[in-house]
Amino acid sequence: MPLTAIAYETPPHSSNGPRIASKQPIATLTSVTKRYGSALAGSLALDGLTVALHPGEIVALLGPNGAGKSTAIKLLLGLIAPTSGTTRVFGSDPRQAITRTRVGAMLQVSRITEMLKVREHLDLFRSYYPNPLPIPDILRIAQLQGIEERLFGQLSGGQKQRVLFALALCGNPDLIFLDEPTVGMDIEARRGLWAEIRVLAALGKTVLLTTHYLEEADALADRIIVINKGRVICEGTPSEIKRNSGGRRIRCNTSLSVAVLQSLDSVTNVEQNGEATIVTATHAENVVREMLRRDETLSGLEIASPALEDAFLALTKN
Ligand SMILES: Nc1ncnc2c1ncn2[C@@H]1O[C@H](COP(=O)(O)OP(=O)(O)OP(=O)(O)O)[C@@H](O)[C@H]1O
Repeated sequence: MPLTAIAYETPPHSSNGPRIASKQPIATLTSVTKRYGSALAGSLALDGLTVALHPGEIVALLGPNGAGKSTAIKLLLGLIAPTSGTTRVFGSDPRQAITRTRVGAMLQVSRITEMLKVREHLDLFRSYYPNPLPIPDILRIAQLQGIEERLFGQLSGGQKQRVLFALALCGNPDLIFLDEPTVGMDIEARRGLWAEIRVLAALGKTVLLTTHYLEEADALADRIIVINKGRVICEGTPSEIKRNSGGRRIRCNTSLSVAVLQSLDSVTNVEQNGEATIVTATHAENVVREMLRRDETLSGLEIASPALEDAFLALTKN
């Protein structure tokens, strides 16, 4: 169900509660299982998923198609109930209206009427919330200045995405879910929205985003949670994820033989590329130290982390 439908059908009624101390998670899924359909024939979308979101952090939920990302967001939005396990948002069950005043969402399928002006959509959404964000703030954060009097239907794809982003901000939420927020945007527009998302985090908001653009997770997220088949595969900062999933690449010119390099602790691969030797290792520093000790002529040393894309493929290949 699109966010717009949530907002139109069940406008929230209660006022914002006190902010929760910063070390406490503000949203959690604990050992959550979600099965669609019957126990025998249905599909298991989440299989004991545990996730916690803390104030002010940007978390990227990554996973291949069908991993369970949208299901996790729908559970946190209270749109569906878990089959087992617990979901909590601001200390309450997210299916209770009380949490909705503090939550905003931009979902993949959002249908809003093309016949209203941008400003009219913003006014409508703001009217659902007790403490909405002032219009100038919304226009500034979502970079909508100058197009607020245009009909939604007359906007470009990227501008429509920014309006949907703006609608997710209308209630001045503390927790924002962005499901594939930059899909269909060109790289310049995408970078613009990244900057806007960073502004939200700087204001102390928590952002959970899903994305298929790994560059986006790398550029934006404080923490990445990789899920596959409804389970957490790996969790950490972008650089931790890259480091832990196959190691770093050491490139150099060395007289050491491939056989010697392969025998070193933590080396997972050795390749010869013209004059250069490329060694992949999970503990690159130890390997470099050992190589320098054994080869005084070693030169042209470079150490690189794998791209997040390589790490992601390695993590989710099974
Ligand atoms: N309403 C539904 N009824 C039945 N099965 C569903 C339903 N929604 C999702 N599923 C199944 O649950 C699993 C997880 O789906 P989900 O949409 O959460 O994955 P996702 O990681 O968001 O995928 P994508 O990246 O393709 O959007 C998939 O196998 C999917 O087919």
